[in-house]
Amino acid sequence: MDQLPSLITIRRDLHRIPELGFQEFKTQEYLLNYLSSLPSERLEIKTWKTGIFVKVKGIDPLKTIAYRADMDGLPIVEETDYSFQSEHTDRMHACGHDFHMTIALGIITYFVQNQVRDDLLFIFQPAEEGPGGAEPMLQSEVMKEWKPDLITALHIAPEYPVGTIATRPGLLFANTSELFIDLKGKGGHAAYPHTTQDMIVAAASLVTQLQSVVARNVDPLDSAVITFGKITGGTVQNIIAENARLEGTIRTLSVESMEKVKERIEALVHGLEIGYACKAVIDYGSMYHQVYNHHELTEEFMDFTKGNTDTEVVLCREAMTGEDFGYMLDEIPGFMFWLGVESPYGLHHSKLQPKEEAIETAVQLMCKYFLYKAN
Ligand SMILES: CC(=O)N[C@@H](CCC[C@H](N)C(=O)O)C(=O)O
Repeated sequence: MDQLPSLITIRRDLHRIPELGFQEFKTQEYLLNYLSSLPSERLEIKTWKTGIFVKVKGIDPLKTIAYRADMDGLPIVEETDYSFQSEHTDRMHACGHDFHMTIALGIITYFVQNQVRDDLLFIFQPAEEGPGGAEPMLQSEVMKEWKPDLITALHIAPEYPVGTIATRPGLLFANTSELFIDLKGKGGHAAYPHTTQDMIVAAASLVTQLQSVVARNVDPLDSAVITFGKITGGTVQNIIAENARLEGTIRTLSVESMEKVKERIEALVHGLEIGYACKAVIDYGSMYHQVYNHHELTEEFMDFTKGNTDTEVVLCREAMTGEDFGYMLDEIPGFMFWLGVESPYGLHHSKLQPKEEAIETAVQLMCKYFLYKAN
Protein backbone atom coordinates (compact mmCIF):
# COMPACT_ATOMS: atom_id res chain seq x y z
CA MET A 1 0.00 0.00 0.00
CA ASP A 2 1.44 3.41 -0.98
CA GLN A 3 1.76 6.14 1.63
CA LEU A 4 -1.85 7.28 2.29
CA PRO A 5 -2.81 10.89 3.01
CA SER A 6 -3.64 11.57 6.66
CA LEU A 7 -7.29 11.85 7.66
CA ILE A 8 -6.77 15.56 8.33
CA THR A 9 -5.48 16.03 4.76
CA ILE A 10 -8.48 14.12 3.43
CA ARG A 11 -10.92 16.24 5.42
CA ARG A 12 -9.29 19.44 4.17
CA ASP A 13 -9.29 18.20 0.57
CA LEU A 14 -12.99 17.38 0.82
CA HIS A 15 -13.69 20.69 2.53
CA ARG A 16 -12.32 22.51 -0.52
CA ILE A 17 -14.78 20.94 -2.95
CA PRO A 18 -18.32 21.14 -1.49
CA GLU A 19 -21.07 20.33 -3.99
CA LEU A 20 -24.87 20.41 -3.78
CA GLY A 21 -27.13 17.35 -3.74
CA PHE A 22 -26.68 14.99 -6.73
CA GLN A 23 -23.86 17.20 -8.07
CA GLU A 24 -21.17 15.55 -5.91
CA PHE A 25 -19.05 14.65 -8.97
CA LYS A 26 -15.66 15.84 -7.70
CA THR A 27 -16.40 14.46 -4.25
CA GLN A 28 -17.24 11.05 -5.72
CA GLU A 29 -14.10 11.12 -7.85
CA TYR A 30 -11.95 12.03 -4.83
CA LEU A 31 -13.43 9.19 -2.75
CA LEU A 32 -13.04 6.65 -5.58
CA ASN A 33 -9.49 7.76 -6.09
CA TYR A 34 -8.66 7.22 -2.42
CA LEU A 35 -10.42 3.85 -2.36
CA SER A 36 -8.44 2.73 -5.41
CA SER A 37 -5.21 3.28 -3.47
CA LEU A 38 -6.26 0.66 -0.88
CA PRO A 39 -5.56 -3.09 -1.32
CA SER A 40 -8.37 -4.22 -3.58
CA GLU A 41 -8.75 -7.92 -2.71
CA ARG A 42 -11.16 -7.27 0.19
CA LEU A 43 -13.05 -4.40 -1.40
CA GLU A 44 -16.07 -4.37 -3.66
CA ILE A 45 -17.11 -0.94 -4.90
CA LYS A 46 -20.28 0.07 -6.73
CA THR A 47 -21.39 3.55 -7.65
CA TRP A 48 -24.98 4.78 -7.56
CA LYS A 49 -25.55 8.21 -9.16
CA THR A 50 -23.02 10.41 -7.31
CA GLY A 51 -23.00 8.03 -4.34
CA ILE A 52 -20.83 5.00 -3.62
CA PHE A 53 -21.32 1.62 -1.91
CA VAL A 54 -18.15 0.04 -0.52
CA LYS A 55 -18.20 -3.51 0.79
CA VAL A 56 -15.28 -4.66 2.92
CA LYS A 57 -15.54 -8.43 2.67
CA GLY A 58 -15.52 -10.47 5.88
CA ILE A 59 -13.73 -13.79 6.39
CA ASP A 60 -16.84 -15.86 6.96
CA PRO A 61 -19.77 -13.43 6.99
CA LEU A 62 -22.93 -14.12 8.93
CA LYS A 63 -24.22 -10.59 8.58
CA THR A 64 -23.52 -7.11 7.19
CA ILE A 65 -22.88 -4.06 9.34
CA ALA A 66 -23.13 -0.62 7.73
CA TYR A 67 -21.97 2.95 8.23
CA ARG A 68 -23.54 5.74 6.20
CA ALA A 69 -21.84 9.07 5.39
CA ASP A 70 -23.59 11.90 3.60
CA MET A 71 -21.70 13.79 0.91
CA ASP A 72 -23.25 17.13 -0.04
CA GLY A 73 -22.47 20.71 0.96
CA LEU A 74 -24.70 23.77 1.33
CA PRO A 75 -25.29 26.97 -0.69
CA ILE A 76 -23.37 29.13 1.80
CA VAL A 77 -20.50 31.60 1.26
CA GLU A 78 -17.77 30.35 3.61
CA GLU A 79 -16.48 32.86 6.18
CA THR A 80 -14.00 30.76 8.17
CA ASP A 81 -10.35 31.77 8.38
CA TYR A 82 -9.28 28.35 7.06
CA SER A 83 -6.32 28.18 4.67
CA PHE A 84 -8.28 25.37 2.98
CA GLN A 85 -11.53 27.29 2.37
CA SER A 86 -14.07 26.15 -0.18
CA GLU A 87 -12.89 26.59 -3.76
CA HIS A 88 -16.49 26.52 -4.97
CA THR A 89 -18.26 29.88 -5.04
CA ASP A 90 -21.28 30.00 -2.68
CA ARG A 91 -20.78 26.41 -1.53
CA MET A 92 -19.60 25.21 1.86
CA HIS A 93 -19.36 22.05 3.93
CA ALA A 94 -21.24 23.74 6.77
CA CYS A 95 -22.95 20.61 8.06
CA GLY A 96 -19.92 18.39 8.64
CA HIS A 97 -20.35 16.01 5.73
CA ASP A 98 -16.60 16.44 5.02
CA PHE A 99 -16.06 14.95 8.52
CA HIS A 100 -18.61 12.17 8.01
CA MET A 101 -16.94 11.03 4.75
CA THR A 102 -13.40 11.28 6.18
CA ILE A 103 -14.42 9.15 9.17
CA ALA A 104 -15.84 6.53 6.78
CA LEU A 105 -12.55 6.40 4.87
CA GLY A 106 -10.65 6.06 8.15
CA ILE A 107 -12.78 3.08 9.21
CA ILE A 108 -12.51 1.44 5.76
CA THR A 109 -8.72 1.86 5.80
CA TYR A 110 -8.52 0.10 9.16
CA PHE A 111 -10.71 -2.83 8.09
CA VAL A 112 -9.00 -3.49 4.77
CA GLN A 113 -5.95 -4.23 6.90
CA ASN A 114 -7.73 -5.95 9.79
CA GLN A 115 -10.30 -8.34 8.40
CA VAL A 116 -13.29 -9.29 10.51
CA ARG A 117 -15.76 -12.16 10.22
CA ASP A 118 -18.72 -10.20 8.89
CA ASP A 119 -19.12 -7.99 5.84
CA LEU A 120 -18.95 -4.25 6.42
CA LEU A 121 -20.81 -1.87 4.12
CA PHE A 122 -20.01 1.83 3.76
CA ILE A 123 -22.61 4.01 2.09
CA PHE A 124 -21.53 7.39 0.73
CA GLN A 125 -24.91 9.05 0.22
CA PRO A 126 -25.59 12.14 -1.88
CA ALA A 127 -28.13 14.91 -1.32
CA GLU A 128 -28.85 14.73 2.40
CA GLU A 129 -29.55 18.47 2.57
CA GLY A 130 -32.01 18.00 -0.28
CA PRO A 131 -33.71 16.62 -2.24
CA GLY A 132 -32.81 13.41 -0.36
CA GLY A 133 -30.56 10.56 -1.45
CA ALA A 134 -31.27 8.02 1.31
CA GLU A 135 -34.71 6.91 0.17
CA PRO A 136 -33.83 6.24 -3.50
CA MET A 137 -30.51 4.67 -2.47
CA LEU A 138 -32.42 2.34 -0.17
CA GLN A 139 -34.57 1.23 -3.14
CA SER A 140 -31.50 0.66 -5.36
CA GLU A 141 -30.53 -2.81 -6.61
CA VAL A 142 -27.18 -2.60 -4.78
CA MET A 143 -28.87 -1.97 -1.46
CA LYS A 144 -31.30 -4.84 -2.07
CA GLU A 145 -28.37 -7.15 -2.79
CA TRP A 146 -26.13 -5.89 0.03
CA LYS A 147 -28.87 -5.03 2.56
CA PRO A 148 -27.25 -4.59 5.98
CA ASP A 149 -28.49 -6.16 9.21
CA LEU A 150 -27.39 -3.18 11.27
CA ILE A 151 -26.83 0.40 10.15
CA THR A 152 -25.10 3.31 11.88
CA ALA A 153 -24.41 6.98 11.17
CA LEU A 154 -23.11 9.96 13.06
CA HIS A 155 -23.52 13.70 12.79
CA ILE A 156 -21.12 16.34 14.03
CA ALA A 157 -22.38 18.36 17.00
CA PRO A 158 -20.78 21.80 17.50
CA GLU A 159 -22.33 22.15 20.97
CA TYR A 160 -20.48 19.17 22.50
CA PRO A 161 -16.74 18.99 23.27
CA VAL A 162 -14.42 16.66 21.39
CA GLY A 163 -14.39 13.25 23.09
CA THR A 164 -18.16 13.29 23.67
CA ILE A 165 -20.95 11.56 21.83
CA ALA A 166 -24.64 12.06 22.44
CA THR A 167 -27.64 10.02 21.45
CA ARG A 168 -30.84 8.45 22.71
CA PRO A 169 -32.92 5.34 22.10
CA GLY A 170 -36.10 6.14 20.15
CA LEU A 171 -36.79 9.47 18.46
CA LEU A 172 -33.62 11.47 17.77
CA PHE A 173 -34.52 13.81 14.86
CA ALA A 174 -37.82 15.31 13.71
CA ASN A 175 -40.10 14.66 10.74
CA THR A 176 -39.40 17.30 8.12
CA SER A 177 -41.03 18.77 5.08
CA GLU A 178 -39.76 21.54 2.87
CA LEU A 179 -42.27 24.32 2.22
CA PHE A 180 -42.38 26.55 -0.85
CA ILE A 181 -45.20 29.07 -1.32
CA ASP A 182 -45.55 31.12 -4.51
CA LEU A 183 -47.80 34.18 -4.39
CA LYS A 184 -49.10 36.01 -7.43
CA GLY A 185 -51.01 39.29 -7.35
CA LYS A 186 -51.04 42.43 -9.48
CA GLY A 187 -48.03 44.72 -9.67
CA GLY A 188 -48.02 48.44 -10.37
CA HIS A 189 -46.69 51.88 -9.47
CA ALA A 190 -45.48 52.29 -5.86
CA ALA A 191 -47.60 55.42 -5.51
CA TYR A 192 -50.88 53.67 -6.51
CA PRO A 193 -51.24 50.75 -4.10
CA HIS A 194 -55.05 50.79 -4.40
CA THR A 195 -54.77 49.64 -8.03
CA THR A 196 -52.60 46.61 -7.17
CA GLN A 197 -52.39 43.46 -5.06
CA ASP A 198 -49.05 43.79 -3.30
CA MET A 199 -47.34 40.43 -2.78
CA ILE A 200 -44.64 41.84 -0.48
CA VAL A 201 -47.33 42.87 2.01
CA ALA A 202 -49.13 39.54 1.51
CA ALA A 203 -45.90 37.57 2.07
CA ALA A 204 -45.05 39.54 5.21
CA SER A 205 -48.51 38.90 6.60
CA LEU A 206 -48.34 35.20 5.77
CA VAL A 207 -45.01 34.71 7.55
CA THR A 208 -46.49 36.21 10.71
CA GLN A 209 -49.78 34.31 10.44
CA LEU A 210 -48.02 30.97 9.99
CA GLN A 211 -46.15 31.35 13.27
CA SER A 212 -49.54 31.09 14.98
CA VAL A 213 -49.84 27.51 13.68
CA VAL A 214 -46.99 26.43 15.96
CA ALA A 215 -48.21 28.59 18.81
CA ARG A 216 -51.90 27.73 18.59
CA ASN A 217 -52.49 24.50 16.66
CA VAL A 218 -49.78 22.16 17.93
CA ASP A 219 -49.94 20.58 21.39
CA PRO A 220 -47.32 22.50 23.42
CA LEU A 221 -46.03 19.18 24.76
CA ASP A 222 -45.43 18.04 21.19
CA SER A 223 -43.16 20.33 19.17
CA ALA A 224 -43.12 21.94 15.77
CA VAL A 225 -41.11 24.53 13.90
CA ILE A 226 -41.95 26.55 10.80
CA THR A 227 -38.91 28.42 9.51
CA PHE A 228 -38.62 30.50 6.37
CA GLY A 229 -35.00 30.81 5.32
CA LYS A 230 -35.60 32.75 2.14
CA ILE A 231 -38.11 35.27 0.78
CA THR A 232 -37.92 36.70 -2.70
CA GLY A 233 -40.27 39.05 -4.50
CA GLY A 234 -40.58 42.16 -6.56
CA THR A 235 -38.24 43.81 -8.98
CA VAL A 236 -37.26 47.29 -7.79
CA GLN A 237 -37.95 49.68 -4.89
CA ASN A 238 -40.70 51.72 -6.56
CA ILE A 239 -42.73 48.97 -8.18
CA ILE A 240 -45.34 47.05 -6.23
CA ALA A 241 -44.45 43.37 -6.38
CA GLU A 242 -46.58 41.06 -8.47
CA ASN A 243 -44.81 37.92 -7.21
CA ALA A 244 -43.32 36.69 -3.99
CA ARG A 245 -41.90 33.32 -2.97
CA LEU A 246 -41.39 31.97 0.53
CA GLU A 247 -38.95 29.07 1.03
CA GLY A 248 -38.94 27.24 4.31
CA THR A 249 -39.17 24.03 6.24
CA ILE A 250 -41.57 22.39 8.68
CA ARG A 251 -40.33 20.23 11.56
CA THR A 252 -42.52 18.16 13.89
CA LEU A 253 -41.85 15.51 16.50
CA SER A 254 -44.91 13.50 15.50
CA VAL A 255 -46.39 12.46 12.16
CA GLU A 256 -49.82 13.63 13.38
CA SER A 257 -48.50 17.14 14.03
CA MET A 258 -46.99 17.27 10.54
CA GLU A 259 -50.44 16.53 9.08
CA LYS A 260 -52.09 19.09 11.35
CA VAL A 261 -49.51 21.79 10.56
CA LYS A 262 -49.94 21.27 6.81
CA GLU A 263 -53.73 21.39 7.15
CA ARG A 264 -53.50 24.71 8.99
CA ILE A 265 -50.96 26.16 6.55
CA GLU A 266 -53.30 25.30 3.69
CA ALA A 267 -56.24 26.96 5.46
CA LEU A 268 -54.30 30.16 6.19
CA VAL A 269 -52.91 30.30 2.67
CA HIS A 270 -56.43 29.93 1.32
CA GLY A 271 -57.51 32.78 3.61
CA LEU A 272 -54.63 34.87 2.27
CA GLU A 273 -55.86 34.30 -1.28
CA ILE A 274 -59.24 35.72 -0.33
CA GLY A 275 -57.90 38.50 1.89
CA TYR A 276 -55.23 39.71 -0.53
CA ALA A 277 -57.02 38.81 -3.80
CA CYS A 278 -54.04 36.77 -4.94
CA LYS A 279 -53.20 33.25 -6.12
CA ALA A 280 -51.05 30.99 -3.96
CA VAL A 281 -49.39 27.67 -4.78
CA ILE A 282 -47.93 25.44 -2.07
CA ASP A 283 -45.22 22.89 -2.83
CA TYR A 284 -43.94 20.63 -0.04
CA GLY A 285 -40.68 19.72 -1.82
CA SER A 286 -38.97 16.80 -0.14
CA MET A 287 -40.04 15.22 3.14
CA TYR A 288 -37.86 13.21 5.52
CA HIS A 289 -38.88 10.40 7.81
CA GLN A 290 -38.02 10.97 11.47
CA VAL A 291 -34.78 9.45 12.78
CA TYR A 292 -35.86 6.76 15.21
CA ASN A 293 -33.05 4.86 16.94
CA HIS A 294 -33.48 1.16 17.67
CA HIS A 295 -33.87 0.91 21.45
CA GLU A 296 -31.73 -2.14 22.30
CA LEU A 297 -28.99 -1.42 19.75
CA THR A 298 -28.65 2.19 20.89
CA GLU A 299 -28.51 1.21 24.55
CA GLU A 300 -25.94 -1.48 23.75
CA PHE A 301 -23.82 1.05 21.77
CA MET A 302 -23.97 3.59 24.61
CA ASP A 303 -22.98 0.94 27.17
CA PHE A 304 -20.23 -0.36 24.89
CA THR A 305 -18.81 3.15 24.42
CA LYS A 306 -18.88 3.83 28.18
CA GLY A 307 -17.23 0.51 29.01
CA ASN A 308 -14.62 0.30 26.26
CA THR A 309 -13.51 3.79 25.31
CA ASP A 310 -12.60 7.12 26.93
CA THR A 311 -15.47 8.75 25.10
CA GLU A 312 -18.01 10.56 27.25
CA VAL A 313 -21.57 9.42 26.50
CA VAL A 314 -24.46 11.86 26.93
CA LEU A 315 -28.12 10.90 26.84
CA CYS A 316 -29.47 13.82 24.81
CA ARG A 317 -32.92 15.15 23.97
CA GLU A 318 -34.56 14.91 20.55
CA ALA A 319 -33.65 17.65 18.06
CA MET A 320 -35.70 19.39 15.38
CA THR A 321 -33.01 18.72 12.79
CA GLY A 322 -33.99 16.42 9.93
CA GLU A 323 -32.03 13.59 8.32
CA ASP A 324 -33.01 11.32 5.48
CA PHE A 325 -31.04 8.60 7.28
CA GLY A 326 -34.44 8.22 9.00
CA TYR A 327 -35.59 6.25 5.92
CA MET A 328 -32.74 3.79 6.35
CA LEU A 329 -33.52 3.35 10.06
CA ASP A 330 -37.14 2.73 9.18
CA GLU A 331 -36.10 -0.41 7.26
CA ILE A 332 -32.88 -1.47 8.96
CA PRO A 333 -32.23 -1.69 12.70
CA GLY A 334 -29.59 0.75 13.87
CA PHE A 335 -28.93 4.18 15.29
CA MET A 336 -27.45 7.62 14.75
CA PHE A 337 -25.48 9.68 17.22
CA TRP A 338 -24.00 13.16 17.64
CA LEU A 339 -20.22 13.51 17.62
CA GLY A 340 -18.84 16.41 19.67
CA VAL A 341 -16.70 18.78 17.56
CA GLU A 342 -16.91 21.96 19.66
CA SER A 343 -17.38 25.01 17.44
CA PRO A 344 -18.65 28.43 18.61
CA TYR A 345 -20.59 28.61 15.33
CA GLY A 346 -23.26 26.00 14.74
CA LEU A 347 -24.43 23.81 11.88
CA HIS A 348 -25.36 25.66 8.67
CA HIS A 349 -23.24 28.67 9.76
CA SER A 350 -20.68 30.24 7.43
CA LYS A 351 -18.08 30.20 10.24
CA LEU A 352 -18.57 26.61 11.42
CA GLN A 353 -15.14 25.31 12.44
CA PRO A 354 -15.38 21.80 13.88
CA LYS A 355 -12.31 20.56 15.73
CA GLU A 356 -10.47 18.02 13.61
CA GLU A 357 -9.36 15.91 16.60
CA ALA A 358 -12.92 14.57 16.63
CA ILE A 359 -12.18 12.62 13.44
CA GLU A 360 -9.76 10.33 15.27
CA THR A 361 -12.19 9.95 18.21
CA ALA A 362 -14.90 8.77 15.82
CA VAL A 363 -12.68 6.44 13.78
CA GLN A 364 -11.35 4.74 16.90
CA LEU A 365 -14.80 4.42 18.42
CA MET A 366 -16.39 2.98 15.29
CA CYS A 367 -13.48 0.59 14.66
CA LYS A 368 -13.79 -0.76 18.22
CA TYR A 369 -17.55 -1.05 17.93
CA PHE A 370 -17.40 -2.83 14.53
CA LEU A 371 -14.69 -5.18 15.85
CA TYR A 372 -17.07 -6.05 18.69
CA LYS A 373 -20.15 -6.47 16.48
CA ALA A 374 -18.56 -8.11 13.43
CA ASN A 375 -16.57 -10.91 15.10
C1 LIG B 1 -28.69 17.55 9.82
C2 LIG B 1 -29.35 18.62 9.04
O1 LIG B 1 -29.06 19.78 9.24
N1 LIG B 1 -30.22 18.24 8.12
C3 LIG B 1 -31.00 19.15 7.34
C4 LIG B 1 -31.96 18.38 6.46
C5 LIG B 1 -32.79 19.29 5.56
C6 LIG B 1 -33.94 18.60 4.90
C7 LIG B 1 -34.77 19.50 4.00
N2 LIG B 1 -34.00 20.22 3.03
C8 LIG B 1 -35.59 20.48 4.83
O2 LIG B 1 -35.17 21.62 5.01
O3 LIG B 1 -36.68 20.12 5.28
C9 LIG B 1 -31.78 20.09 8.27
O4 LIG B 1 -32.01 21.25 7.87
O5 LIG B 1 -32.18 19.70 9.38
